[in-house]
Amino acid sequence: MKLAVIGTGYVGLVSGVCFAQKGNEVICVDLEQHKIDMLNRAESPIYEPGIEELIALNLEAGRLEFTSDLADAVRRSDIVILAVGTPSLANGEANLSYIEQAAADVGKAMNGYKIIMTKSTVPVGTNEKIKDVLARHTSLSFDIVSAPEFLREGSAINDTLHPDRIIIGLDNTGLRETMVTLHQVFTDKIYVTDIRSAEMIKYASNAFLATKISFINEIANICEKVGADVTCVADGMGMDKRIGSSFLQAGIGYGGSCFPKDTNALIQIAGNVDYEFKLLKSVVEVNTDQRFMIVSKLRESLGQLNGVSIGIWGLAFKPNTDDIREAPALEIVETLIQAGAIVKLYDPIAMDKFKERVDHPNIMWCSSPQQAAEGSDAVCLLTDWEEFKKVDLVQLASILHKPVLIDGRNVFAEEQIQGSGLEYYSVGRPRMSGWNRDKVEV
Ligand SMILES: NC(=O)C1=CN([C@@H]2O[C@H](COP(=O)(O)OP(=O)(O)OC[C@H]3O[C@@H](n4cnc5c(N)ncnc54)[C@H](O)[C@@H]3O)[C@@H](O)[C@H]2O)C=CC1
Ligand SMILES: O=C(O)[C@H]1O[C@H](OP(=O)(O)OP(=O)(O)OC[C@H]2O[C@@H](n3ccc(=O)[nH]c3=O)[C@H](O)[C@@H]2O)[C@H](O)[C@@H](O)[C@@H]1O
Repeated sequence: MKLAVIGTGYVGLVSGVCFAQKGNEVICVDLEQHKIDMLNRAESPIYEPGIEELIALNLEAGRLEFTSDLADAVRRSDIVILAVGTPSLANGEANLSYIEQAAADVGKAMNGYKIIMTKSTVPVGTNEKIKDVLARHTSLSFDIVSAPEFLREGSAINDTLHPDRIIIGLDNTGLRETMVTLHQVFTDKIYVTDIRSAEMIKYASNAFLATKISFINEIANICEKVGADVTCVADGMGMDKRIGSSFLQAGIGYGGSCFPKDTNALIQIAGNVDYEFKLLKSVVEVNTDQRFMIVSKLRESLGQLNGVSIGIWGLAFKPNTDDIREAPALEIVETLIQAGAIVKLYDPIAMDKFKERVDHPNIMWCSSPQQAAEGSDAVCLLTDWEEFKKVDLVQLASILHKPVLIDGRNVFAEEQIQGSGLEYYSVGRPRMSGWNRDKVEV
């Protein structure tokens, strides 16, 4: 089939490339000409393992094109996929201006019947608004489909080529076969429903995963006080199939372009119909507090933070991405600077994006984990990059001014810490040096 994909962010680019990989003719469109120029050179504007190889392969095979000419792409396609951003407004609601603009542009360009498929995450009822916008700009016939996206950054290609399920929301059941045929190259687990339910499945899924994370983080906070180990608790809980072991990794909380945005949007969606989503509000509150646990542990170990120097390992909101949107590192670094600390920052790939957002004389940009640690009073690990897991901890203790390691992602095991000479703090696990179980009050 001939597809036009509007927007070359994570979702548009990865799904466009994967549809091409499965034999469709795909034209990816973006307003930003510099992104199109890069993509035409098989260079990706986003960091995603494996994406450039797939772009090159499909460009060469003639199945994939990149252009800023939306009208031409729409005219040459049967299906138009909307994959533009839906960021948060100041009140938490989703900003629909990009998707409405894209729908208007598509409507103006139409030259015959098209299927318009929304992959952007949009509040319940938005596809009906998209239908209205299209109808204002064209008298030609079209159908709308909701096809929410569930890929994760860092594993986006595998998630797209091998998804757990695909959700399709339709109001014209005559489209069912076409949609199933288009998507069954990825999986047979295709759930077809109405449009409003499909829109809600996306928000409910992200909100549920965020709830799991805040739940385990609160369990971790209690574990610290009662002398239990949250990693063992999560393992034991996860063995129950009804609970499942994923998304039970305690740490400094979730970040990224989606969980923070989508939890707040769902709270607003509920509020708009006079329903207070109390549980989700607490999930958000717990997550906001959790990142400051790093700062509390630094104060516990070092006392006041004015004038101390802190190495920061990891700025991206998770490994295998350079995305720093809503990364816990942003607020942690800002808080440390406000407290008068010197911060020595290192991330394998997110440094440039962080530099665009944060600048201060107290920041030192480092080119290795060791440089960030050398002479520092503590190191804080904020992103669980593989590179950090391989660091020699004995050597780390020897180059630090004070041998303090605060592990915000529970990356290191007890046996690695033993004998390292480090004073080690993690999340929801017993302190691995200076820990005295006799003092625990249960
Ligand atoms: N980032 C992720 O991992 C996931 C994102 N989503 C959802 O997918 C949507 C897109 O997210 P991202 O890919 O992260 O977006 P993004 O914000 O990174 O990229 C959107 C792209 O669309 C382009 N654009 C905006 N308006 C346009 C127009 N009228 N014509 C052509 N191009 C236009 C922008 O220039 C930009 O390159 C959002 O609703 C998001 O919530 C869903 C699942 C995963
Ligand atoms: O709607 C979206 O955009 C996407 O949001 C998330 O994907 P993503 O944000 O890329 O990353 P995740 O792997 O889900 O991690 C999100 C955050 O939660 C944190 N996390 C994750 C899992 C865990 O057990 N503990 C934990 O703290 C991560 O460190 C990260 O900061 C969802 O997992 C995707 O299914 C969804 O499509």
